[in-house]
Amino acid sequence: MTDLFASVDLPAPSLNTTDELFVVLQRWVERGWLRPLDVALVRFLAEHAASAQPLVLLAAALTSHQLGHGHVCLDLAQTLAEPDFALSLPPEGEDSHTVEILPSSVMAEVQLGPWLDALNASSLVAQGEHGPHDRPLVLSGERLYLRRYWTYERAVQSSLHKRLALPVEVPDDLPTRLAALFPPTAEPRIDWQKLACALATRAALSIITGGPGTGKTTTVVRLLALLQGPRVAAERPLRIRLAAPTGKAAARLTESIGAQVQSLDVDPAIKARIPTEVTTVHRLLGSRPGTRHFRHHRGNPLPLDVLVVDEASMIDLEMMANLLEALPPKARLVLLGDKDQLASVEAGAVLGDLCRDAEAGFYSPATWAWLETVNGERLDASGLREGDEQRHVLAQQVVMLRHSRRFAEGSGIGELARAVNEQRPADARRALAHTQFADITSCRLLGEQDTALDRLLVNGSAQGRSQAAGYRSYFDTLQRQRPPATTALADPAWQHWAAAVLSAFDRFRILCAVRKGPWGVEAINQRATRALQAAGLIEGDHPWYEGRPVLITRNDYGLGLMNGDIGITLRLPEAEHSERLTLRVAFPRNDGQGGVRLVLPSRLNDVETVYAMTVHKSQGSEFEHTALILPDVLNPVLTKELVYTGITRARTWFTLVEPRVGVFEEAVKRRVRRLSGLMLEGGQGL
Ligand SMILES: Nc1ncnc2c1ncn2[C@@H]1O[C@H](COP(=O)(O)OP(=O)(O)OP(=O)(O)O)[C@@H](O)[C@H]1O
Repeated sequence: MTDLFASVDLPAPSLNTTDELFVVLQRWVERGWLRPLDVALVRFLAEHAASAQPLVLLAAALTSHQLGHGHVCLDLAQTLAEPDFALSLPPEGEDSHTVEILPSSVMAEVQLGPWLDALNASSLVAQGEHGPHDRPLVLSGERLYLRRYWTYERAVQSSLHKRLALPVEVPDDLPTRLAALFPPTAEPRIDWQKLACALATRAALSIITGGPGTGKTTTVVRLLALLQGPRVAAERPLRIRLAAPTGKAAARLTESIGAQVQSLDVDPAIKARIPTEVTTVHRLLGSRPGTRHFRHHRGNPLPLDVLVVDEASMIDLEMMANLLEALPPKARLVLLGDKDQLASVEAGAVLGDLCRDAEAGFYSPATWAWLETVNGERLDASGLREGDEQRHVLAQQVVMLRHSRRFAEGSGIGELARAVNEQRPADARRALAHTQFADITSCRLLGEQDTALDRLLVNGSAQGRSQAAGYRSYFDTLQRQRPPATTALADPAWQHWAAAVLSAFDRFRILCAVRKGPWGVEAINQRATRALQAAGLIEGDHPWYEGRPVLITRNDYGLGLMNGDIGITLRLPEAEHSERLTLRVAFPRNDGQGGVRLVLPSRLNDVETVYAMTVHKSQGSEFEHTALILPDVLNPVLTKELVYTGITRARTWFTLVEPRVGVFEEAVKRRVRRLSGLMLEGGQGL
């Protein structure tokens, strides 16, 4: 990339004319900060409104830029208050002093009032609900949207309102049914799961949020049994579907829901009517390759009565709008997820927005009394705050589960995750240093050449072999469990072996905060490859080799592989009854049965090696041992949500890899603030 900003003699940027604005925008594109798409949009707008002021076009460019960072709108006041921070600058892998024309200098003279006046006067901008409805930009208060996202946000908000107002059947004997499904425990604390289940019965929309292992799946299985009971008795069983945003998340839920339904103590006829198969949201809606449209929509709604969506934090605004549109008006929707995790890569943090009041509860006196009656327990000691039915409409249908069974007392991962989530960096550091917690550790690196990182990648620990797995572990499975070369290709032994290698690969993963720079995904992938070559686990230096793990980076509808799918390259018989072996990539079918499909490497177009992956991409997955490597300089992506999401991907062991001390603490102090108007419109919330 040409280093246009390296020159200190650049003229001071000015925005007097559209041409001058385009010079600045073009520089930002060359710098990799604005996307070419952002500038193309602005050019398009400028062509259609020749008199458009540079300030209006700049706002459009920044709004489009914000979408690339997950924000559905541009908050003008916040942008002016802190331009570089609000716009997530500098870009990944760059120091702020290397970028000379930052928005802070371009916008130094811009003031909110004139900016709003220019937007309000522009023929490109509509005023919120008042329209005109054919303008490409929409101004709502001090938030500017591209029309498409404004429309999604309105559609989601209005659909949620309607669903909340919909009367639903609540069994008369709800307290008895609840008591049977949630028997009293010896523990004196509030049974949040029972509370969540109760609330979910009384409206067509409910949201259950909670950290890992807090019982979201357990609760929803009991809820489904509760809803299905009277319907099975009346021989009108509910049509229930389960979905998750990614294949991996769907496979994980399929596994855990299957076990939960098995252990459910209810009539087998009811059990038989609780599905255990989980599909992806895309598949459920019927994605149509190459378009944004789905087979199911308002005119062809999904044939179901209850839809449960897990890992809802990964659902972006557009997908939520599509999902709600395809739901039959009377169907129940139950969203499950961890509101504290990073939001989707795409624009919108829908679950986070909908769970704004989840900690406090804000249950109205009516909800409070209803819950006490049906649950048979007082909520005085719950720590919940009382709310107002009008101001907190949605809050009446949201429950936060607060007690993790996975990370119980004494778990270092649990302690660390809590401290990070509550932004207590000193406590997080103490937990990492505490020898009492054998499941968490910090690995400090002394520069880029420190071989401790290579040992960690290969063996799972910088100190030598440890119980915590490194990448050696799946190479061991690959070599030890390989069927004899004479085994016929049709023999299930090959499938079992491939499934075992895929599962062993999930024993360890290194997660990066960024893609670029020495501590980003790209460099760490190369580093892992070299370390595994040096350890004799990878043969030769061909791009395709046995054991190479690959990530699909773009949906391939022809092959049925989705962005985010991971496969491992294995050597298998070339053809039936052939003893010649050839490389194929094994991908899990995510069918809950351990099925595997094999694809020739030459058929894969958009793939990359995936020893390391970003925390974003790791959402919906869990690994026995997770190592999180932070970069050595602060960057806008480093926030407590990112660190929390990284830590909670670990089931048994967690290692924090720190090239520079202090970055972890700074990251924990910062929060993601995804901008949106969901729940805010009209100042009344939902
Ligand atoms: N009320 C309960 N009584 C006994 N065991 C429970 C209860 N609730 C949850 N568990 C156990 O705790 C573990 C985690 O529960 P569950 O899988 O429902 O949590 P989750 O929030 O869905 O987790 P994840 O974040 O992994 O999706 C499971 O082994 C489950 O059997």
